[in-house]
Amino acid sequence: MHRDDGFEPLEPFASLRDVCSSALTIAREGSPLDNWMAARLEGDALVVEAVDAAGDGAPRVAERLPWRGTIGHRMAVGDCPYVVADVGAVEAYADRPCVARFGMRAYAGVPLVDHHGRLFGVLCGWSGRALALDVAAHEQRMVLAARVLSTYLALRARLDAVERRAEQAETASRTDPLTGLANRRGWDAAIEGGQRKLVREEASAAVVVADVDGLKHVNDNVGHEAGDALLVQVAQVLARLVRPSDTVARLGGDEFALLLDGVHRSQRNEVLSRLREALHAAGLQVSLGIACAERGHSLRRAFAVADARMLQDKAVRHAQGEIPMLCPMPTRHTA
Ligand SMILES: Nc1nc2c(ncn2[C@@H]2O[C@H](COP(=O)(O)OP(=O)(O)OP(=O)(O)O)[C@@H](O)[C@H]2O)c(=O)[nH]1
Repeated sequence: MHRDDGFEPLEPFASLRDVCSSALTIAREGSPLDNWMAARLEGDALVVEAVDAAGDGAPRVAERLPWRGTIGHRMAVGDCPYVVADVGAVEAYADRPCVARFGMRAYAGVPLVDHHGRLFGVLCGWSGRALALDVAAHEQRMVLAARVLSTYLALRARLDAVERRAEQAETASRTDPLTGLANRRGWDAAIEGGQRKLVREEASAAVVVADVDGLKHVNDNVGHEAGDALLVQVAQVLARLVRPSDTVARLGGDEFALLLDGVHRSQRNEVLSRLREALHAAGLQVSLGIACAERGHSLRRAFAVADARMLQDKAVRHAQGEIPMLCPMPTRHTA
């Protein structure tokens, strides 16, 4: 956005590569060294993140250099100088493969350390000629550039952790802890998403309401744990029957609901039979109701109709004496 006073809003760094490039700019300011690189450690490799180099033979961005063959390795693990006029004159550096490969003579480097004090990478500059470098000025700029990088890393790590925690809390707030299915809040979000899809596309969807029969009977006669196990079993059977784009939720107590994407009115009975058979095969007694919605219809209305049909189904089963006599009756364990 352009501003009249001439100040543009500051753009934050978009990536590690971005901040590495800026760190190089700080480090090379006023330096006669004409090749600069920032790289991060990944296992045994030093992965190049940013390069500002005069010569053709310089490392390329994303290139993986063998960490143990670099001056940076010696600098980071040994007590070796950050700034040297000629690496050929420093025993610890002279035999490093990178010296020959990149034709290094004058060198200035600094280890990069993350906010936990762990070695993270290296920022360095070099020249093909030996040079009398201003050691203090180089060290000052290199350390400043390294601090910019580690501050970015610290903030990034903290932000990542905050975002991860927020995501976990969001997922938890939409999940039923007993069954791992969506809870009422997750269901409401699914219905809203499904409604938008119905409006947007020539789509249809079905809502199924499922209510376990005789859960109170199981709780009272076999125990609450058996009741919980029954709910988990129902959840597993229902979840097994749907596609990844569908939603299965436990709305509370013994009531479940399914949002089935792309199911048309003509498929309603077939879907319901499939559910009934699977639940019956697992020895589970559940009352079911189904309703469909197409473009222009309300999914909430379909939900209400499915709920009313489930209650009808339950009333019929009660009237026929099927509940709770046919519900699964696990035997109580006496230790
Ligand atoms: N074990 C267990 N029971 C629960 C849970 N949530 C609710 N309940 C109990 O489930 C029972 C549900 O009772 P009802 O709504 O009468 O349902 P029902 O016993 O299945 O009777 P019908 O639906 O008429 O067949 C109540 O006693 C609740 O306390 C839960 O998470 N675990």
